[in-house]
Amino acid sequence: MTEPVQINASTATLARTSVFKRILKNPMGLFAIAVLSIMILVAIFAGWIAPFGENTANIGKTLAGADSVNLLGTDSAGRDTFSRLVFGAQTTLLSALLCAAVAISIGLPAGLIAGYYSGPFDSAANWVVNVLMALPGIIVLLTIRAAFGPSVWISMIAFGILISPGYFRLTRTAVQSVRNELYVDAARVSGLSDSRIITRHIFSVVRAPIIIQTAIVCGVAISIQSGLEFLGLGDPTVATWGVMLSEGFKNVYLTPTLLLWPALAIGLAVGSLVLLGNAVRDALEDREKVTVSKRNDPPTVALQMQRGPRKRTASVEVGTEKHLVKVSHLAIGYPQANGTLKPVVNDVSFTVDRGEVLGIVGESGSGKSQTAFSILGLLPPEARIISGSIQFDGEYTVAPGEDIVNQSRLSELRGKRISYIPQEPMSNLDPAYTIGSQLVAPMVKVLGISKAEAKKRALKLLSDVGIVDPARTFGAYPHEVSGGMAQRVLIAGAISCEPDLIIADEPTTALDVTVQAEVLDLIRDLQKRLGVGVILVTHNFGVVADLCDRVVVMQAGRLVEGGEVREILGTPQDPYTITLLDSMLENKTPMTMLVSQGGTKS
Ligand SMILES: Nc1ncnc2c1ncn2[C@@H]1O[C@H](COP(=O)(O)OP(=O)(O)OP(=O)(O)O)[C@@H](O)[C@H]1O
Repeated sequence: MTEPVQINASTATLARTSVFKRILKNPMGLFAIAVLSIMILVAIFAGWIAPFGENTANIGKTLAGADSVNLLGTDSAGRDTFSRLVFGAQTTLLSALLCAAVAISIGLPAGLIAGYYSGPFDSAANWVVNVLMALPGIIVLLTIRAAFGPSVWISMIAFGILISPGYFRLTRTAVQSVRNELYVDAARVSGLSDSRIITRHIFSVVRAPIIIQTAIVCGVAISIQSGLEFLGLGDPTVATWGVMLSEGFKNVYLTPTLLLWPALAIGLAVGSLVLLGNAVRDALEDREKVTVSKRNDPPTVALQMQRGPRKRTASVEVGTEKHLVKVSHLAIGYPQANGTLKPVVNDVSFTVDRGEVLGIVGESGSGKSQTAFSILGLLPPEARIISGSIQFDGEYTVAPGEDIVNQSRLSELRGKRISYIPQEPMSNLDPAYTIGSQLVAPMVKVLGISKAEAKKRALKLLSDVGIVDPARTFGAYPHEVSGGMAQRVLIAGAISCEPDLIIADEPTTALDVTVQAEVLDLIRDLQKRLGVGVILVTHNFGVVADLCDRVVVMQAGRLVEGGEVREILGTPQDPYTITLLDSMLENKTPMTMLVSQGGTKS
């Protein structure tokens, strides 16, 4: 039995409506786009639109009123106000864009790296940002003007540097809020490189705030630039709206319209940019969490595949090659405030072979997940390997003496030879992309197949894991399917790479009881069919009895017992194993009667 697809029609329609259309439906957005489009067109075609050059003077006709030759009159040097306004649009808008481009090109990458990696780069970047923010902007701009002359371009580059901390902080905060999301971990498990995770999964989160911020920044840049020029600090030979404003102010009593036109242009440009920023924000909020449904380069999640010959490096320990995974005397710890390491896994050893299911069982906090994550290389950065080693197919991923997992070795294995079925299926799918695109993109990238072929394979995989209507699920977003279905999707992704090892961390815990049995059946069937090794992390001996060949029992970070499941279930030796087994309800007499003699519930 599979779960029905829960498609919310209104949300699905909403998802397909592009952000741009939603902005156009908003009167504020429509007004802003119309005004800015006209200004941009005017700026692009300034040479054709303006009847005179920006500095063409007619000294016989100064401070003249509007007529058929000079549509908006002339200034004190006899230059055509309309022509200067048109050329002013070019310089003013371009310099605002230059300012935003400088700020983005500094703040965005720095914020992405600092937010994603933290550590020394984050500390250093924060220090620089604090210094930049402490600088008095106007004084810096005045100093730069004094040093380099009244160039609008240099002023805007300097202003871009000064406001780059805004982009840095915005990006860093957004990245930090998603960097520990399970779907980012899942992408890591799938073998994606950091740069790809950042560009696909992380950047999509900051893209919208960056667009909004850029609209506002362009408005602020125009205001600052005009303000400086109004104070007479601009280049009088370059027609900008600020220079025109300054000129108009000097002659405000003689020709007030000289002040009016540039002021109107500045007001309209700044106002439209702010309105555009608000309209984009509203459009994105309305669209809820769903972003564009069609992408040329769709994303990836936990689902990676690889075909072709696998790279095998020389075995490093004689006699271990037959084991798919060998964990030897592994101890993991976390640094404490007093400088010591608190061990959370201690002297753990086990092996897993191809075609074998090993259960790691224990109560919450016993170290099961830490052990599994050390094999996947997904321990938090602060975790330290205190001792021991881990080998995969005879190759060390944690060599004796190393205190962290070797990520470069694991990145070649994750998503290709080792796959992962997580505990919370929903959190492991990126809500911004359809299930289909999350299955197809990795196949295209790793298998080198066409999109059409990848789609065919994805539909087959979805059908293999028991999804009744693969085509519908393929086009659905994660929020449109049930938890059980999402888990099937992740299992489809995990087996799609034809891995040698699947690590399943409490794969049924987040699921409805009726769905749990189906998912366990599915894992068992697939494991038998594909002959892969499975490490199943669970706190439930029932699941172990159902699925596993061998089991290791963990308590407080240590292995207390291990062996064939039948043996352990039949003759448990350790008191902790006996307690765990006693906690299983199956085939047990309830300690208290659930139904009283009289037939009423107690
Ligand atoms: N980032 C961390 N910093 C410090 N201690 C941690 C960290 N992550 C986990 N631990 C500790 O490691 C121990 C083992 O955690 P682990 O997640 O492996 O337990 P578990 O057996 O998988 O439990 P559960 O079933 O609840 O996930 C716990 O005591 C936990 O507090």
